Amino acid sequence: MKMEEGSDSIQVNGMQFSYDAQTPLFFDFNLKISPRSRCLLVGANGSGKTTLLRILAGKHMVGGRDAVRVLNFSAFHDTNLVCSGDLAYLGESWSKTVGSAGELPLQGDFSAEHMIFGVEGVDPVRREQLIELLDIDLHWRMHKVSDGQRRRVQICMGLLHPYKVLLLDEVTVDLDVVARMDLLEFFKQECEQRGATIVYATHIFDGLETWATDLVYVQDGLLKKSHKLSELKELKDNRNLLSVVESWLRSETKIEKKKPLNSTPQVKKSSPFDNSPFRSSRHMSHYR
Ligand SMILES: Nc1ncnc2c1ncn2[C@@H]1O[C@H](COP(=O)(O)OP(=O)(O)OP(=O)(O)O)[C@@H](O)[C@H]1O
Repeated sequence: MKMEEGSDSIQVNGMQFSYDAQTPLFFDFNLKISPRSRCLLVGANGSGKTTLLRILAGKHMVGGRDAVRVLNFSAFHDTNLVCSGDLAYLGESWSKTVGSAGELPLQGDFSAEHMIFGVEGVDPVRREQLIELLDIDLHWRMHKVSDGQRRRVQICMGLLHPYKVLLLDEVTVDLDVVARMDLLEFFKQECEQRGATIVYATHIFDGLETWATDLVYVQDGLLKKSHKLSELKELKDNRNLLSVVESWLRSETKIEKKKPLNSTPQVKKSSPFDNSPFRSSRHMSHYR
């Protein structure tokens, strides 16, 4: 099905996902992100940001073809989304040493040129633009470069195809300030000029007040807030993004601290999870 004019780039409808049979991370999760958005995805460590991005990238199967739709295709089932380059995901970094847990092994003594020019079907003008933007030396030997230099090559390769939706899982963490700011500016232009949509999970808020258009906050797999940045009351009161997000996360911690260690979660009579096979203490704790 083709995307209709004006429809959301990302639509998540009643999505459920769990890593194991007992504890759902997401239950009845809903989210809409419109075209041209630069959406920040924030939340505490372990709140579900990476998992959500991986689900949107079609890397985890969730039930039903309509549960997670990107550009009006099923993120998991319609493999053409990724193959066509319309959907790009930049997450895990490469490892210098082969086979470290959770990282993509980088095998062989390859140059940056070999890696970048190995990607097929690329517009050479875009490739040159990215090499320049990321200040990549094509002679770099990939097993000898620094973390930030390796990350630049990875980002370059991930952006070679002009995506329509880009999912970023804190990819700027290894970059120096200049590289990070230049890359953010490039992403902004991609949204404004080409109508791309970006979802960016991060803990670093420097320079993002004016960059982002939308803010999504998740806590323990629950969508706690989803706002246009321009409509966020706390920012209108002249507070910066860092202090706003910090206060949200600190209030999570306070609620957690108030819980007696041996308390049993109570569920309200009207809880939608009362009859759910996915009922769990994780979600029950939000219904006190
Ligand atoms: N492969 C896995 N198997 C089982 N549980 C997992 C797996 N990956 C993540 N989890 C759990 O899922 C929850 C969400 O993890 P996730 O990595 O999505 O959080 P996050 O918000 O990205 O955290 P961070 O800010 O630390 O990167 C955590 O409780 C985590 O322990």
